[in-house]
Amino acid sequence: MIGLFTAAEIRAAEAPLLAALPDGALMQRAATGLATVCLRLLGRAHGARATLLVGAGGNGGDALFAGAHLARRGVRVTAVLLAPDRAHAGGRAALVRAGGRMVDPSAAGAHLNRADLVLDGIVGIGGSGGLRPDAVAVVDRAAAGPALMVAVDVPSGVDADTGAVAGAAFPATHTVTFGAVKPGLVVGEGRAHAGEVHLVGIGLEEHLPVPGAWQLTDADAAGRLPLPDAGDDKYSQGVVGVVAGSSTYPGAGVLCTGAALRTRPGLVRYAGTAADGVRAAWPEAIVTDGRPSDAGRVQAWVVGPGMGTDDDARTVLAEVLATDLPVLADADALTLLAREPGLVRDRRAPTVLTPHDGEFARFGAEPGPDRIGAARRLAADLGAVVLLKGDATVVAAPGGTAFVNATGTPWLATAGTGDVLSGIAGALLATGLPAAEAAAVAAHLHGRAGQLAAAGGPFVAGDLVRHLPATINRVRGFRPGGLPDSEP
Ligand SMILES: NC(=O)C1=CN([C@@H]2O[C@H](COP(=O)(O)OP(=O)(O)OC[C@H]3O[C@@H](n4cnc5c(N)ncnc54)[C@H](OP(=O)(O)O)[C@@H]3O)[C@@H](O)[C@H]2O)[C@@H](O)CC1
Ligand SMILES: Nc1ncnc2c1ncn2[C@@H]1O[C@H](COP(=O)(O)OP(=O)(O)O)[C@@H](O)[C@H]1O
Ligand SMILES: [K+]
Repeated sequence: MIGLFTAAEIRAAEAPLLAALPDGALMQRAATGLATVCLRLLGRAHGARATLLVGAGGNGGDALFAGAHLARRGVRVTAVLLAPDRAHAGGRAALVRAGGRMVDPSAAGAHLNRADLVLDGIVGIGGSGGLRPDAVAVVDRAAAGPALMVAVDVPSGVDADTGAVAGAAFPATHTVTFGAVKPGLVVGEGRAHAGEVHLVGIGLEEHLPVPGAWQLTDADAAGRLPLPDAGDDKYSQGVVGVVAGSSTYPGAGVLCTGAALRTRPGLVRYAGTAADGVRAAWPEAIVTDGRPSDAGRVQAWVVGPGMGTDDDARTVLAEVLATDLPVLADADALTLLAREPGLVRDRRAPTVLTPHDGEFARFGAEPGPDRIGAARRLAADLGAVVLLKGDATVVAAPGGTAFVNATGTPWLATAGTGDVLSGIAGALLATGLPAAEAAAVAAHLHGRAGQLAAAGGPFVAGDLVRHLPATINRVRGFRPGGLPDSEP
């Protein structure tokens, strides 16, 4: 798993190193790593032009020392000093020694127009708020030019802890971050501003605490998807119950049931008024048009997508929540629960709620720019896992542990993909995974399935279901190949 660390955690981890190492050693490590990534991105040194945007703090120091490395390799480097008197003295001297130049912001335009690479060293983890007006002017000019936009540590103007952008921020194509990945690079508006994130180690690892937030890798997801073995039968893989869709709108039931089957094809039971549609689409499912209690035994329930919000729906929801089984509540179930949150608070078994922003707001407040914080607050309030959907879906457990999803594609913004996510997560809950992990792995698989489906062009939610088996294979690292011979 990739830990996500706040600015305060990074600073605390840096402190013993700063005390133990010679002056400036940590910054040299950062600058050397930064220059190495820049050279790789540029693909050449001689003849290339780099413009550094340099603020008054350590972030500007990193940019200046990295600029000196680049200049020594033959790159034509110009530093735009936003606060000429306060820019890092050692960094300035190093750049001049290496043959780089320094200019005022008033002279930045011509350099930015011709730059192959712009390095944003305006502000890093020491910043607060959006960019200041003098910085906005040079950043706008840089963004209008043709250069690769590389942020140092954090895109200036992005809150490193939350990803919030109050006003303007540097729109990076790449961010080279030091010591550890910060949450603000992978969630909220910060995610889009950071572009591709490159982590440069500076020796902090052993000083970092256990993080409060994580990103899963394919290997992490694969490790939570056990293969069936010789001792398994259709019941032992985890039986999931689905209450979704309605006679008028069977689609949600069909998608949710299909996603559960395609994720963990042991046994899926369906109960609800979309029974005919589900039966026709998925003969493998065991279907009843009765109540959840008529469906037979399950190990987890998914309830809500497309089931309506009338009295019958409320009764069915209450029946499912009254069980001592894990329950995933989505869509219409969330609308009902926002009116009656006690139905969740009173549960002892795990509950996972999967709101998009509109559904989240029904519980009292919009998510706002700090999406991890918002998900954590609702999770703590309701005593449930909250999966807040978005381009970077966030999962928060009631105790505060959070996951930020690293996979996905904007092509997922199409009707019904949320129903698919619910089915995947329900199937994983039924295997006995802890609820927050089941939700995080589901978001990971859902995003990967979206990426795989999008490789073939625009897709709809049903295509996502069809891509799930290949997605799971890829996440596990299996590639198509020949079957072994049956002869020894
Ligand atoms: N410690 C180390 O040895 C290591 C540190 N490292 C590097 O140092 C960085 C931290 O350095 P830091 O603490 O000096 O803070 P930093 O991010 O440069 O910001 C302070 C400056 O920003 C300004 N400013 C603030 N808000 C602003 C805004 N909205 N818009 C515009 N400007 C704004 C603020 O202005 P002031 O308020 O003083 O006027 C001040 O000038 C870290 O991210 C990493 O890159 C690495 O090399 C590893 C070793
Ligand atoms: N811009 C985006 N980038 C990546 N994923 C997205 C984006 N927009 C939506 N998604 C994902 O698509 C799914 C949409 O779910 P939801 O809003 O519940 O749709 P529906 O109710 O139609 O099924 C969520 O998993 C969400 O994270
Ligand atoms: K920066």
